[in-house]
Amino acid sequence: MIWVAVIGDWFNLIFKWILFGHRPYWWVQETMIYPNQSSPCLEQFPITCETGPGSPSGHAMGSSCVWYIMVTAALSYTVRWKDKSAVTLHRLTWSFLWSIFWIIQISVCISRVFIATHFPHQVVLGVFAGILVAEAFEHTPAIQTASLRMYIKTNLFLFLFALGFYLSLKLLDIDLLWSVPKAKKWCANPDWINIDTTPFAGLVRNLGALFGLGLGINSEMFITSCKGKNSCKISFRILCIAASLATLQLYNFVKIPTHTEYLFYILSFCKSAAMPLTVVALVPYCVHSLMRTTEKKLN
Ligand SMILES: O=P(O)(O)OC[C@H]1O[C@@H](O)[C@H](O)[C@@H](O)[C@@H]1O
Repeated sequence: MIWVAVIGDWFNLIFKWILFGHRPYWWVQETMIYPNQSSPCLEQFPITCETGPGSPSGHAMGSSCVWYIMVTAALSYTVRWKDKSAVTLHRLTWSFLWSIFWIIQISVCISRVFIATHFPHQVVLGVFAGILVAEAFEHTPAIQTASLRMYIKTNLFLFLFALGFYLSLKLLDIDLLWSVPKAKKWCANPDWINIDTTPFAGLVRNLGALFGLGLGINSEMFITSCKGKNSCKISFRILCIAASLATLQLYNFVKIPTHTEYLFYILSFCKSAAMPLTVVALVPYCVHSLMRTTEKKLN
């Protein structure tokens, strides 16, 4: 899921840079198609003022690729059921999960359009692009066994390609950050402009998440806990889920200073790397050690 989310978001950035899509909340103020200043008044909200280009929608793309992976993964279990009643159950599960999938996608799309941050075609494009990325990953089993080296190489490629693309176009006098001044100019409230939403902030977050995942999966802590004998126990899994959810809430309290851009990027990378590392390695290892100590005491 993290691979799909990261690569999907990276493609979203590249598509946004190629497509130069406007967002309704600034477009409506700049377009000449409404005569005599009769342009409609679009209400803005605290989450309207996204600073990147608008096409395709990153929220729609991220949501569709991640949910697609979850639904297809869940359905791959029910496909294995063989007897007759299981076939009916599989069909019911199939209809239920895909209905949920589309309800979520439609809700995301409507909300992005409602807050005036996207045109309808941008969210539709986002949903289908997300499904395509997820489908491509279904046929890439190599990510399941990727080594740390592979994670680092992928990270470097994603970073250098995006930076190279940005710098090459800058040489041609095309500024890919053209949308940031527009957002600043037309946002109804300057406090709603969030550095988190700039194209490079998203890139750094994704690189951090992938790097943290690679470190976690290739760490001793992960191997001892998640590949050990406890890993199949339902109690181990439930404890890991509960502890991970609680720990992730704590990360919400870590606020990164935004006054210095470079420091923001570095800290944002570290925070994004720490989150998967915590969930994949640290929490399972602590739960594993706790269970082992308890077992020893009981024996
Ligand atoms: O294009 P949307 O739906 O407004 O989404 C914007 C978001 O897109 C994501 O891809 C970026 O990682 C975020 O930083 C950004 O805020």
